[in-house]
Amino acid sequence: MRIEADQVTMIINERTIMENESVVCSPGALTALVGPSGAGKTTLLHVLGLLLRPTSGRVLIDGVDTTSWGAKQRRLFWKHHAAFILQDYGIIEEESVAFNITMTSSLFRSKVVGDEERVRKVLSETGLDGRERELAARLSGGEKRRLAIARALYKDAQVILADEPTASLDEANGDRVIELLQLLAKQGRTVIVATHDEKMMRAAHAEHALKGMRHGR
Ligand SMILES: Nc1ncnc2c1ncn2[C@@H]1O[C@H](COP(=O)(O)OP(=O)(O)OP(=O)(O)O)[C@@H](O)[C@H]1O
Repeated sequence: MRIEADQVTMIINERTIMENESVVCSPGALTALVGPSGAGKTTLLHVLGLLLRPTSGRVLIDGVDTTSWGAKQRRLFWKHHAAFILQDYGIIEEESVAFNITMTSSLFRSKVVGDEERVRKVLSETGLDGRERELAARLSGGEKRRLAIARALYKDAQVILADEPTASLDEANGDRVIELLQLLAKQGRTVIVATHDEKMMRAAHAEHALKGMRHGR
C-alpha cells in the first residue's frame, strides 16, 4: 500500500510541530523518517499510521484521501493493514510470548485463535525459537523489540510502522531488527521507520528528512 503525506502541518497547543511535510512511502520499500531530536519524526509516523490527525494537509492511502475518515474506517485500516512497533513496544508483560504475538489479530475476532504453527514460524524468523510459553516480562529489551516485530509478522500486515526500532539495542540485536525490517519490505510491504540510527538509515531505500521547526514558532 502506498502511504502518502501531502503538505502535512501539525500544530499542538498553538505550537507548530511540523509544517508542510510531504512524503511518499511505497510498497516494497523501507522508508526512514529522519531529523534531529524533536523534529517531529514520531508525530509524522503517527500521522502516517492514522493515529493522529494533522491540523492541515492530507494522508492518502493508495491515492485515497483519508481526511474525512471516521473512527470506523481508521479501525478497518488498523485491523486489516497496519502493524505498529511503537516506542513502548505495546507488549503485555504479564502475558506469554505466544499471547502477545496473537493478541492484536485475535482481539478483532470473536474466537481467540492462536495458530501454533504460525507462532512457531514467526518466533523462528525473529530468533525467539521455543520461547512461546515464556512470560513476556522475562524477555530482554532487544527480545521484546523482536517480539513486537514477530507480532507484525504474524499479523501479515501490509504496512509496518516502527518508531526507533533499533534504539537501545546492542549491535547484534540492532542488525537483526534491521534485517527483519528489510525482509518485510522485500516481501512487498510498506515499512516506515522513525529513526536516528545511521545504520538503519543506510539500510533504508528512501529517506525523508524532516525540516524541524525553529524555536519560538
Ligand atoms: N501531544 C503533544 N503535545 C505537545 N507537544 C507535543 C506532543 N507530541 C509531540 N510534541 C512536541 O512535538 C515535537 C516533536 O516531537 P516528536 O516526538 O514527533 O519528535 P521526534 O523527532 O520523534 O523526536 P525524538 O527523536 O527526540 O524522539 C517535540 O518538541 C514534542 O515535544
